[in-house]
Amino acid sequence: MNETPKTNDLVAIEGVSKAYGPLKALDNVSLRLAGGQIIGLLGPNGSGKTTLIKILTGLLTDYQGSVRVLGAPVGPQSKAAISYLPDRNYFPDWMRARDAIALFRDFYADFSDAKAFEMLTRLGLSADQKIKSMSKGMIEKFQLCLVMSRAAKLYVLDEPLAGVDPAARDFILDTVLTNYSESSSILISTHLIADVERIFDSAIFLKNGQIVLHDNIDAIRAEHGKSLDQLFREVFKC
Ligand SMILES: Nc1ncnc2c1ncn2[C@@H]1O[C@H](COP(=O)(O)OP(=O)(O)OP(=O)(O)O)[C@@H](O)[C@H]1O
Repeated sequence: MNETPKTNDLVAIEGVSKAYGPLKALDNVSLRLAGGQIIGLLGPNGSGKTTLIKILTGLLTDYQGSVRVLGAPVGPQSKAAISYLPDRNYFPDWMRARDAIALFRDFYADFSDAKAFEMLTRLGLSADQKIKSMSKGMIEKFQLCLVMSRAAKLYVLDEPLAGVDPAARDFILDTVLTNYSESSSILISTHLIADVERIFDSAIFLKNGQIVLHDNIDAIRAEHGKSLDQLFREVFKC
């Protein structure tokens, strides 16, 4: 894990630890992510996935270790390069879908409102609906429209499908795949491994704040002779 940083690494995380009081949420994590990859960030509840994502996206700043995105520390430059889907809704009550789209257009230079409206239509959502009146799954779909309408270098999706019905999941994954450039990367944290593993190029298993596996999907399947979902159930059996 202590390789020399490569200049083409999209993300280089070195010896990152984060404690909440006596609890080590992340314990000396080192990790490199290349461009052009869809990476599954997997682990049981409380294993540190959201903590790692918050550090990468600049929401958590009090940690040990070093994080670089495109060679620079986390800051305005990395925030401009990362399009982040948080695991909760952050819109004020009065906002309609089109207001949020206008906000994103003003805020992010790489945002395409044409793309957002097109995706909204594809996902059966109305631009005039108040976000507050949307169901949980509808809000997730809408947030995904916003996040995938940026031309970012890295998309970080924290539990993007948790509230979406199983029939819509494939459709949404296809929407994700058709709306990102192949030179970008997507880091997806999810518990719905069986539904999502078909799009992963590589996977990371986090256990008690440590990385216990990080490999290419084909290598994992070849070495273990099972699907990622099966392997996860075995490694994290309660
Ligand atoms: N603000 C906080 N204060 C104290 N402890 C926290 C805080 N946020 C997270 N933790 C703890 O850190 C550990 C890792 O939490 P984290 O949210 O990163 O896990 P996770 O892998 O995303 O879990 P889940 O799959 O349930 O979303 C957990 O033990 C959690 O209780």
